[in-house]
Amino acid sequence: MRIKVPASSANLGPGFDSMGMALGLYLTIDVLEPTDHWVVDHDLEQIPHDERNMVVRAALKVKADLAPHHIVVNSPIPLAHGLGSSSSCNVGGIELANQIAKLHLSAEEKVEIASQIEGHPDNVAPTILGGTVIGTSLHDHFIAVKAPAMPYQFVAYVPAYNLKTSDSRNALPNMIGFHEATQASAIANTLAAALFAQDYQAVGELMEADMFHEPYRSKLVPELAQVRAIAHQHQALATYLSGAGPTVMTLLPEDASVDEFVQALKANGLVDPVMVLPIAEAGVEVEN
Ligand SMILES: Nc1ncnc2c1ncn2[C@@H]1O[C@H](COP(=O)(O)OP(=O)(O)O)[C@@H](O)[C@H]1O
Ligand SMILES: N[C@@H](CCOP(=O)(O)O)C(=O)O
Repeated sequence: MRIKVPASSANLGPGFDSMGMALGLYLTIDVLEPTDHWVVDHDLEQIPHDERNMVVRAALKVKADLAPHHIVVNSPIPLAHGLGSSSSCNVGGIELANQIAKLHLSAEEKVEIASQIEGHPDNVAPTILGGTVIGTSLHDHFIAVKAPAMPYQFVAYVPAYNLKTSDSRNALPNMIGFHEATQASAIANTLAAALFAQDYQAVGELMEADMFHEPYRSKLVPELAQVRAIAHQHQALATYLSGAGPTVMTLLPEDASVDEFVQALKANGLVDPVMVLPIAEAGVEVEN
């Protein structure tokens, strides 16, 4: 059995902790024979190969007495880069428990569990449901709504350094003023409305107007302002900080030249890898 889990890009600017997209970059878990103890084969440095591995830890949170197996985990999702690598592990682990123990969890149940593990739903909801998802936890359950897919090329500029989500969240204030909060919330609400109305002129302006997290994280990720300025000269709809960073995501029109954009980045000293990532319309899947 193989479990296939998409990466994700969260926040979409003002949609802090509530908006996210599943991306066509996949972690896979191949489930092999039952064993006396958990064996996790992978090619990552400084990542555990036993029950301490994040995939297994998530599975054991679902079912503490889950029968150990030999599994092989492969993932091109860069760790601590704002593309939901931890979410792919947690969702993969939940599905692993679901399949081995035949729990028949619903998608909503998986989102509830994953949101509790992650602490925020904006990566795990699209990773489970697929597509572009806006949602929140309310009264101990999760409300999710899928938005229309945005007809753009999603171009990720992936700085070489790591930025753990926990460190990036530590840069955020504990409180913001009432007026600031209502303005930030109004921007996010209007972005959601524009996404459903497919009013992409409004989407572009609002996506770059976050007040919740980007103003505090921009000092950690100077590439955000640099890429955004260059993107504006290349027909981009918007540029935002993917998740907690450092990946910077730019939406280019479908007929725009990614190569010209990349060359412009390089000409300005931004020479780290670039990935063009399609939206994954399906979330976590199981192939037998
Ligand atoms: N393929 C993987 N296998 C095991 N653990 C992983 C894997 N990918 C990510 N992780 C765990 O998730 C952590 C990164 O999570 P986080 O800081 O939230 O960054 P991200 O933005 O990538 O989600 C890694 O330090 C590691 O502990
Ligand atoms: N809303 C979260 C999203 C974290 O995404 P990740 O891909 O960096 O794990 C945040 O902004 O902290």
